[in-house]
Amino acid sequence: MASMSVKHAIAAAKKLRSLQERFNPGGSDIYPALMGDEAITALIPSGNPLSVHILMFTRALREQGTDEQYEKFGRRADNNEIIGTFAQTELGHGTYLRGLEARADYDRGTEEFVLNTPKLSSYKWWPGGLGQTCNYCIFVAQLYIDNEAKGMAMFVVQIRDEETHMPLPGVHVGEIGKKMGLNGVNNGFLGLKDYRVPRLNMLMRHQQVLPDGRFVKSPVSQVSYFPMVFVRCMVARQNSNYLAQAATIATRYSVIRRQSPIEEGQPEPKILEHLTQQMKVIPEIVTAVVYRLAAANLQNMYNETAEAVYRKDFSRLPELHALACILKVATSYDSTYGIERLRQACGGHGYLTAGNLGNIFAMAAPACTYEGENSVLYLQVGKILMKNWSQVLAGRELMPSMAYISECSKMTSFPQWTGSWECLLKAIQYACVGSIRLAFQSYNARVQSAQSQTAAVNYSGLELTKAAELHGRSYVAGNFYQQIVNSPNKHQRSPQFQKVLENMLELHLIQIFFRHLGDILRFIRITEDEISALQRRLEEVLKELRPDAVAITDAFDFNDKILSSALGCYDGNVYERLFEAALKHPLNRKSVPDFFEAHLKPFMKENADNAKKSKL
Ligand SMILES: CC/C=C\C/C=C\C/C=C\C/C=C\CC/C=C/C(=O)SCCNC(=O)CCNC(=O)[C@H](O)C(C)(C)COP(=O)(O)OP(=O)(O)OC[C@H]1O[C@@H](n2cnc3c(N)ncnc32)[C@H](O)[C@@H]1OP(=O)(O)O
Ligand SMILES: Cc1cc2nc3c(=O)[nH]c(=O)nc-3n(C[C@H](O)[C@H](O)[C@H](O)COP(=O)(O)OP(=O)(O)OC[C@H]3O[C@@H](n4cnc5c(N)ncnc54)[C@H](O)[C@@H]3O)c2cc1C
Repeated sequence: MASMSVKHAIAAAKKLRSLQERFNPGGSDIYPALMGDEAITALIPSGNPLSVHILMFTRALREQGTDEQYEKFGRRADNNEIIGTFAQTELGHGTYLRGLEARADYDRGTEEFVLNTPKLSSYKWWPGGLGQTCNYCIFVAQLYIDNEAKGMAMFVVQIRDEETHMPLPGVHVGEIGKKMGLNGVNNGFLGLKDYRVPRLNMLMRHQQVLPDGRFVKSPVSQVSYFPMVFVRCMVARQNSNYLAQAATIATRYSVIRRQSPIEEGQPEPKILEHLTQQMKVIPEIVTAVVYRLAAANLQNMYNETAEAVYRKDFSRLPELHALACILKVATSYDSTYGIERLRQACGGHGYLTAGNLGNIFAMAAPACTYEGENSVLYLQVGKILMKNWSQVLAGRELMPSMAYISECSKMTSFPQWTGSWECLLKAIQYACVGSIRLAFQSYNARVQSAQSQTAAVNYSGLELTKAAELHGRSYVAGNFYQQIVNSPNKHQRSPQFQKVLENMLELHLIQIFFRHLGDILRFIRITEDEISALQRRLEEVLKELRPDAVAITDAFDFNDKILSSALGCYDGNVYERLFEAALKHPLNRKSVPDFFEAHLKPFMKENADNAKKSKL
C-alpha cells in the first residue's frame, strides 16, 4: 500500500508542480499546494505520504530558515529533489512541547550540534512519511548550550542516503504500524544517537546560535510554532472538504434510495422526503459550506500574517493562533461527527467499503488529534479568552475577531426576543460571553487563592472549553452571516441564489441555537412559544432546502473518481455499482470457498456424528 501511495503521490505532485506554475509561477501561494494536496489526498484513499513534506517540511524551511538556508535546503525541497517530514512528536510527548526529550547539544569546538533521542520515549513517533518515504526531516529538539536548556529549536537532518536511501549511521528509522486509516502515509519512528549536524543546520531565521556558542533568542518564541498554525488552517479547509464529499454521497443516495411510504397506499418515496432524513443530511451540507467559507477567511488571514512575520511584524500572530485553534477544532469535530451521521443516513449500504464513507471518516477523524489534540487547543483558546476578558475589564480594545465580546459585555440584559437572524446570532454570542464571564470568575478565584495559572486552567477546564466552543460557534456563525447578508458582492447574486443562501443561513443559525439551547437559556429568557416557533421554522426551512440539496452538492464539484463511492456516483446507478463491486470480491471467484473442505464440512460432520451418538 505504501509503494502504491508513493507512486500516486509522485504523479499528483508532478500535477501540483504544473498547477503551481500555472496559477502562481515561482510563487509560494498556498492554494496550488492546497488543491494539489486535496487532489493527491482524495486520489489516494490511504492518505498522501508526501502530505507533511508539502505542508510542513517545505514551509518550515521557507519560514524558519534564513535566506541562505532556504537556498541550501529549501529550494531542493520545493523542487522535490529531497523529501522531508516534520519530526516533532515523540513516543512520550505530543501535546506538551516543553516536555520534548530529544536534545541538541552545541559543540563549539567543531561548530556542530550533537543530536540524541536519549530514551525510548524520546524517539520521534508519528511524523508522516518518516517510515520509508523521507530522506530528510525537520528534527525538533530542546537546544542545550553548555548543558543549559534554551528552549525548542529546529534542525535540518538527513536521515537516509540520497542515492541508496539507506538510513545513515546513528539513525534508527522505521514504520510505526497499521492505523485506523491513512495507511499509505507511512508514519514513522526516528531515533538518533550522537548524530552530528553542522551549526548551520539549525533553522536560524528567528533565533541563532553563534559560532562561539552565544545564543540569540527569538523576539517572539511562539514563532517557532508557526508551521503548526499553517496546518491547522489547512485542516479547517481539508476537513470541510471531507464533510462536503460525504454530504454529496449521502444526498445523492438519498434521492435514489426509496423506502417506506409516507402515506398508506402511496408508492415508496425517495428517503430524502422523510423529514428525519432531511434533518440528518441537509444540515451537514450547510455545515460543509459554512466551514469552507470560514476556512477561506482563515487562509487569507494566514497569508497576511505569514507575510507580516516574514517582515518581523508579529502583531497578528496571537489572533491567527486563536482562530486557527478554534477552526481546526470546530471543523475536525463537526466533520468527523457529521460524516458518521451521513454514513448512518445511508443505512446498511453506508457500511459497505464500496460506499467509501468509512474511508472518508478514517481520513477526517485523525484531524481531531494531529496538529494539536482538540481539547488541548480548546483549553488554549480558553486561556486566550481569559486574557481577553481581563482586557475587557480594563476597558481595552480586543482583537477584531473578539470585538463582539466587548459589545456583549456592555449589555446589562438581552433585548426583546425577535427570533431574527441578528437575534439568533446575538443570542449565541451573548451565551458565549456569559460563559466567558463565569469561566473567568472560577479561574480568577483559583488564581486569587494562590493556585498557579496552569493549575487554575486545569481546574477551570470544563468552563474554559465550553467558552472556547461557544466562541468558535460565534465566530463561524458571524462569518457566515456577514458573507450572506452583508457581502459586498451580494448584488451580483441572482435573487434565487440569494434565497438559497439565506435558507442555509436560517438553517445554520437555528441548528446552532437548538444545539446550544441549554447554554443560551442560562443567560437569556425565551418562552416556550418562541422556542416552538423556531421548531416550526426548522421544519419549514428543511422543506425549502430539500429541492436544492442535490444542486448544492453538485456545486461542490467532486467527480466520481474523487468520491470513489457506489452510493454517490453521478449517474445514480447505485444498485448496479454495488453489485459490480460485490462480484469483484475475491471470495466470489469460486462457487465453493476453500474453507468448506478444510473447516466447515468437518465441523458440520462432527456435529452430526455427535448428534447421532447422543440419540443411541
Ligand atoms: C497525513 C494527512 C494526510 C492527508 C490529509 C491532507 C491534508 C489535511 C491537512 C493537514 C494534515 C497533514 C498533515 C498533518 C500531520 C500532522 C502533523 C503534526 O501533528 S505536527 C505536531 C503537532 N503538535 C502540536 O500541535 C502540539 C500541540 N501543543 C502545542 O501547540 C503547545 O504545547 C500548546 C499550545 C498546547 C502549549 O504551548 P506552550 O508554549 O507550552 O504554553 P502556553 O500555552 O503557555 O503558550 C505560551 C504562549 O504562546 C502562545 N502560543 C502557543 N501556541 C502558539 C502558536 N501556535 N502560535 C502563536 N502563539 C502561540 C500562547 O497563546 C501563550 O501566549 P501568552 O504568553 O499567553 O501571550
Ligand atoms: C494521523 C496522524 C499524523 C500525525 N503526523 C504527525 C507529524 O507529521 N509530525 C508530528 O510531529 N506529529 C504527528 N502526529 C502526532 C500528533 O501531533 C500528536 O498525536 C498530537 O499532538 C497529540 O499528542 P499525543 O498523541 O501525545 O496525545 P496526548 O497529548 O498524550 O493526549 C492524550 C490525552 O491527554 C490529554 N491532554 C494532554 N495534555 C493535556 C492538557 N494540558 N490538558 C488537558 N488534557 C491534556 C489530551 O486532551 C488527550 O485526551 C500525527 C498524529 C496522527 C494521529
